[in-house]
Amino acid sequence: MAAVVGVLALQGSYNEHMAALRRIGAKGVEVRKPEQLLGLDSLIIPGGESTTMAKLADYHNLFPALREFVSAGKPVWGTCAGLIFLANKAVGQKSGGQELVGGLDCTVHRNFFGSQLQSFETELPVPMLAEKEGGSLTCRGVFIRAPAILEVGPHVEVLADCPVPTITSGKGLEDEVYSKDRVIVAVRQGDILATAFHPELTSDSRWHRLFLAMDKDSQARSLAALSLSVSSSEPEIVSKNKPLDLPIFE
Ligand SMILES: NC(=O)CC[C@H](N)C(=O)O
Repeated sequence: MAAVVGVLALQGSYNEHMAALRRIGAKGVEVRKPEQLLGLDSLIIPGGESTTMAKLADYHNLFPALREFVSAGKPVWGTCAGLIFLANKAVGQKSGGQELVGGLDCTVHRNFFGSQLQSFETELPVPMLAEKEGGSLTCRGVFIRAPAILEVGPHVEVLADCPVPTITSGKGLEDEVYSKDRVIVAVRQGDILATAFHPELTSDSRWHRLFLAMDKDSQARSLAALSLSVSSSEPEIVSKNKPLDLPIFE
């Protein structure tokens, strides 16, 4: 039986996450209303524009259900704006701030790497991803007006960091923030995964596979807690040669 993953579909790159899930034989379900979270075991919060996404989430009364989902310990992966959503604290916000879902013990800077024009791609060393999912020791990091994580709590595992580009480095606003050489761009805290970049825009499926493995582990734990036997069904892996259904960077 294929895994079913919820994808918050208010705004941003949710179609790309749905396509990335299809490429590895998992089923994505678009989530726009609180009741659509019921019965789901895991959720991806995509990148986009976090203020707009927060306004839409508020309009649909999604915040309480999203917080409940996270605090129930169900696997949640935030990419870019999704990472901002999951952070306990965000800086660099528009005046008045914005509502966050929270749960991830970190401070995130919303537009750390600058404006849309300072978007960039880089090869990121990701030893944990290579260890768990095989393949290259690096992954392609697509950073689009990207946030960065400035501080993490003691239970947060840092999965990737990245040098601060010189264009950002030393740039005024919050001196102690920009004086760092490197910033954190991928973390895991228990069943929460967060990346400041966009794996769904690349052909590297390892982040989505890692998230599915988290989902599977969490379901196995729930079943074990209920003293039920766990089925060994694996999600069907679709051939790598399958034509891609949305444009991505190869
Ligand atoms: N690509 C992205 O998701 C960018 C997020 C953006 N920095 C924000 O504040 O929402």
